[in-house]
Amino acid sequence: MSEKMQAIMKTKPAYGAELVEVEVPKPGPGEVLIKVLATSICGTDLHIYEWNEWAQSRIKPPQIMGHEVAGEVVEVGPGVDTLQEGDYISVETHIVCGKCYACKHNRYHVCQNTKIFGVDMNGVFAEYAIVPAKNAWKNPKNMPPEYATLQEPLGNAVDTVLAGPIAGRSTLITGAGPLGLLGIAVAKASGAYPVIVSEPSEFRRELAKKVGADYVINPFEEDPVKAVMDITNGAGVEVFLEFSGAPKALEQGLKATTPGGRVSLLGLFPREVTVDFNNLIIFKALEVHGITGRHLWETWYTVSSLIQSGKLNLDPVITHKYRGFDRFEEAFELMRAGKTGKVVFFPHKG
Ligand SMILES: NC(=O)C1=CN([C@@H]2O[C@H](COP(=O)(O)OP(=O)(O)OC[C@H]3O[C@@H](n4cnc5c(N)ncnc54)[C@H](O)[C@@H]3O)[C@@H](O)[C@H]2O)C=CC1
Ligand SMILES: CC(=O)[C@H](N)C(=O)O
Ligand SMILES: [Zn+2]
Ligand SMILES: [Zn+2]
Repeated sequence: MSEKMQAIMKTKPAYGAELVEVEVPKPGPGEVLIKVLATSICGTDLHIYEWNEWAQSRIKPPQIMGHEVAGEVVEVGPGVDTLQEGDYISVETHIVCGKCYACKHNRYHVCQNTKIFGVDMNGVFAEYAIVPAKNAWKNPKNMPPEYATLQEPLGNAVDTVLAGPIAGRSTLITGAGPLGLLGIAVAKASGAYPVIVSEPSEFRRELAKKVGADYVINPFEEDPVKAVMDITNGAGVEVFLEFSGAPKALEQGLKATTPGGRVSLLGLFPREVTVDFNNLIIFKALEVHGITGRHLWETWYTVSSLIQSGKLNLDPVITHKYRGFDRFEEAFELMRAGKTGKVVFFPHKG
């Protein structure tokens, strides 16, 4: 007998999504079925919801949205010997080939054939979801689902913040959206000081302070470079972490970084950006990192340990919690308006 479940589905190639009732799927070979305990909205889900150019080129409706998740394995498909019923898991969203040049060099985070869970296939904004077993990450039973679902984006933040030494280092974070806020939490837990955050939204500057930022700056009202120089007695910051994707923030951050400092770039720019390489990077001997995805699986161990240490201040980052999906449109619109940190759904109402 088949069972039904609720799911947020991208039903049409247009703005928005629909709450639909569909059959609970059966896991195929190499797959497990999970009961979704918590699932959170990523900026990528927002792009799919808005149906921007990238989404139009990549998503094939009808498709269940969502990829950040914590869930319990309720059925195991044929050939799966790494998981069993009752396991409590999250999911690495990058499904890598294991065969390409990058994979053969253990650089799975830049696999040339990466498929993305919840982007290139059905995802987890549903009461139950199919997960490829090889991408499951087992959680300790006592980790709250609302934290466990954040591990995937936390992995982006961890790889950005911990791409070089951070303890005791002055740090500038540009952009306090959901990822920048997670970055602040990781930087503070890792001993960065002072953590200076540049963010135009007052709501998000307040969140940044709650997460632990030592100084917050509105870059639309004061010059972040001057503010950083004042705070650091003219030295500039040792570490610049870019989480906004704003070209102006990149320029300001490079100017505010001390010569010989470290720059880690996660934010994605809307277009090509022009940078004065000679004066802002080469003659300053900056160490510059591009950050993408998560190192498999080192980053997951770090994220899990940081959460279990109790040192990550995640509660202020989670601004909205919804039981069930009934109000999903409100959640997406609030996020679009920049009036949220992380938004978490608990699909089962009981
Ligand atoms: N490299 C990767 O693997 C990944 C990159 N990303 C990118 O990371 C970035 C952050 O993601 P979210 O927090 O979800 O995005 P978001 O768009 O919610 O946050 C960006 C924040 O930057 C702020 N901002 C805008 N102009 C600014 C300026 N001039 N100076 C300082 N802050 C400014 C905005 O007010 C906003 O709060 C995005 O660009 C996203 O596309 C996201 C996931 C993975
Ligand atoms: C595409 C995504 O949103 C994903 N979180 C990622 O890390 O690539
Ligand atoms: Zn994502
Ligand atoms: Zn590969």
